Amino acid sequence: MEALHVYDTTLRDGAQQEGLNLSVSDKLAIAGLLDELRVDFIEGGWPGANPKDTEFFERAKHELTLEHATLAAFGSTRRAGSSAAEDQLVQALLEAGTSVVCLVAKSHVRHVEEALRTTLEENLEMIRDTVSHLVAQGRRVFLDAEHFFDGWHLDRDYALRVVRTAHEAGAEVVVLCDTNGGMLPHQVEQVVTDVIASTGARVGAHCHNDTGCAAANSVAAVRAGATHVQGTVNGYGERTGNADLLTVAANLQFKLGLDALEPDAFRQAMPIAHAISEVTNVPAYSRQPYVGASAFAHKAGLHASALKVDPDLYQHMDPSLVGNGMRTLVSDMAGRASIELKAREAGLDVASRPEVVASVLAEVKALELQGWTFDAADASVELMLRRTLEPGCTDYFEVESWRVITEASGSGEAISEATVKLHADGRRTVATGEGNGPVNALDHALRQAIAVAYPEIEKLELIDFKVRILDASHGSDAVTRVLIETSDGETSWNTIGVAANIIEASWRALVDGLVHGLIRQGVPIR
Ligand SMILES: CC(=O)SCCNC(=O)CCNC(=O)[C@H](O)C(C)(C)COP(=O)(O)OP(=O)(O)OC[C@H]1O[C@@H](n2cnc3c(N)ncnc32)[C@H](O)[C@@H]1OP(=O)(O)O
Ligand SMILES: CC(=O)C(=O)O
Repeated sequence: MEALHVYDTTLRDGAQQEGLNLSVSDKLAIAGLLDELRVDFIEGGWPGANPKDTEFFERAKHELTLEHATLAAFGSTRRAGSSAAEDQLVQALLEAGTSVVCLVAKSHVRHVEEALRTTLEENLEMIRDTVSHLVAQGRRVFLDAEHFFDGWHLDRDYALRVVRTAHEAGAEVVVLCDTNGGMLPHQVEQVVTDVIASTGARVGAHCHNDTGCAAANSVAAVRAGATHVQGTVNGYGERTGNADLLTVAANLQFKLGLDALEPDAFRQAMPIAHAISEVTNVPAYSRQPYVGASAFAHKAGLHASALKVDPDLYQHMDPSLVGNGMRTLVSDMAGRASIELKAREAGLDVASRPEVVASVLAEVKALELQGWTFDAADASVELMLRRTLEPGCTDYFEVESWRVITEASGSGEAISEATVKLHADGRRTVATGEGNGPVNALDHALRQAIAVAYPEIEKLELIDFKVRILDASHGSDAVTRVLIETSDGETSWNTIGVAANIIEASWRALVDGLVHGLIRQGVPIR
């Protein structure tokens, strides 16, 4: 059997996602990350279709050094009624200078007659001419047979003639595309099996996720004999996206025992998927299989009690194999085991302190009833554990008072000013801070006041602030929940505050965020 091809189309089909826009530099950065994943092929875009993709291939010649992957250029068969040698877009594919070209071609009779507005024979001639022209110029050619599964159901003979034509003209792989994404796994399996038996061509699969089955369809194709799978990192793509390449590769590797990616590369899967979402500016999806932040996070107390004995009992695999990790979430669904696991994650020993576990558990459950949500605020749980284990161990400073006022000018522009008075390291400090809102002003004032005794605070930064009104039916009397994310430039953590007053809720979350940052840095209480 041929070695499986893992073919990434993040830079071409992934970039067809609504709201996703990549600069040439972004594309080069993502190509480097894909190479670290050790995918076999990286489809860079469609040279000649737009200046950006043309420039990408030009810059790639000088700026992109791939250790493992092969760069591929994507384009279509020549226009009807011309010749491949004269077609400007086919010429642009050659000028891109890649060793691999992936051509898209029609394989569905209605698409040939109504979209391409040409004859079935001319479409086959376009495929034959374009593939053989590129092969004659020394290119390895893959052919994406668009709408193949729908086309096979409408006119099987014609769909198979497309595969044979491409194969005989020299295409190395004919990729069967579920372009409209409407297939289910058993249909993909049936069609792939038939194509391989009827044509002898090497077959690949390119699946879209419109039925939510793109990854399952890709796996079904491989089980039926496909030896080339296409997809995008994080499942980016037109409409509901493409097959998520890491889900597909991990399923093939860990569930079917096939060689998809190298084990060391798999161990980078989660950080690389997240690094790519930083470049695309599309937030990472926490429930993404294998690489999502929640993929191995456990909330229920019963799960935690079994996980404490053996993580295998509630996990389908070892998360470290894909660069992920197990996490315990503490909430009102927690039991003693959840608190014990959380303590273990924080490096705290509660084994001989059942009263601490019971007290934290009771406090979490009581506060959750009032609207606190600790599964989104790990750092607040850790502080609660520390305070219960060793009262006073988080008392870096003692707050005397704080206040904040917001003043609007005649033009309506509002500015806030906060004053914080606190005691630390034997000194009383009064600090003021301004901000474009009350929380921003409080953050500035608090930080200044703490910095007198703890200059280490300068490193910390508030990076996200989320507010939720908990019982909207109470109107302005409602309880407010504030979640704050604080960062030290390398990692980040979440803290929570709940109060009737939005500023008070924010203050609690802010203070805990900064105290947790000092603890993480190992700063002693002065
Ligand atoms: C299923 C997929 O996702 S395939 C990838 C699709 N990606 C894209 O379309 C993004 C890049 N596309 C583009 O920049 C432009 O559409 C271009 C440059 C390719 C073409 O632009 P234009 O020349 O203005 O044509 P337009 O986009 O309006 O129509 C596409 C033309 O290609 C023809 N065409 C479509 N598929 C094929 C094919 N497989 N082989 C040859 N011609 C094709 C269409 O019949 C149409 O021809 P027409 O101009 O004679 O009507
Ligand atoms: C080629 C391609 O992107 C598709 O058919 O979906």
